[in-house]
Amino acid sequence: MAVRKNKKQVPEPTLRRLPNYLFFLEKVREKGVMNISAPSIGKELKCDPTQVVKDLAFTGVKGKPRVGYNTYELCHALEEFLGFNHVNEAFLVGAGNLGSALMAYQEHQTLGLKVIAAFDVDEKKIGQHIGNTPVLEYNKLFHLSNRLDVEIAILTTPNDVAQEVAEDLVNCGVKAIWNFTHEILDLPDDVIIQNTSMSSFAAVLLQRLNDSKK
Ligand SMILES: NC(=O)c1ccc[n+]([C@@H]2O[C@H](COP(=O)([O-])OP(=O)(O)OC[C@H]3O[C@@H](n4cnc5c(N)ncnc54)[C@H](O)[C@@H]3O)[C@@H](O)[C@H]2O)c1
Repeated sequence: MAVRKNKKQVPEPTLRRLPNYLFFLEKVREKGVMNISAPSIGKELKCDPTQVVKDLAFTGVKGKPRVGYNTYELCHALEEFLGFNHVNEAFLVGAGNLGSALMAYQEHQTLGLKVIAAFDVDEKKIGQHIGNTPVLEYNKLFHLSNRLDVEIAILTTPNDVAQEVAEDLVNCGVKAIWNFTHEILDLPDDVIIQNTSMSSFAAVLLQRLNDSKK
């Protein structure tokens, strides 16, 4: 997985950990806990407390000596920092098995990402709704992107058309692509590409399991 470019220059491992802090702190906050220390957070998330302090410093919130972090303040700061409290509209291209599952996963909305339209070339899928989201004819992408200022796209087409579709998306004003295909996209440097592959995680899982048996 790689974020090619990040304006805030926050290290990618930190960016990947920040949602975990938020999910944990939300649970803590729900239990009515007002303050929590970096070592307590680290213990729960199996992370070094020094790393916790470094990571959370990116939100601008600092813990107080012997008191720790205010959970309400920190949750709010994390949501704000991650952009989870704003809705960022996204297109999805390729409403097949994976695309449909992602669309049906409405929790994306709480992650600041909302798929407002999906595009496909399969006539059987065009006109359907997945959740509340319509699946539109692929060519409508070009008309719709003129009217809507959508900068994010989720790419779940077959691999062999991914590059072509990604180029179309960029021509339609998309600036960030969450690429679930296995295609290594070749796009202008200013386009942000987030590659996500279950196979990579599966490879690590299987290798670690095998290692543990040696
Ligand atoms: N990242 C991961 O971990 C992961 C996991 C599973 C699948 N994948 C990849 O995700 C992609 C989709 O997999 P799937 O199982 O959902 O496939 P699928 O065949 O079920 O879905 C693909 C969809 O894309 C549509 N499509 C085909 N050509 C198109 C085009 N030119 N423009 C728009 N839509 C087009 C098809 O009609 C179909 O609805 C594949 O590239 C696959 O390799 C990735």
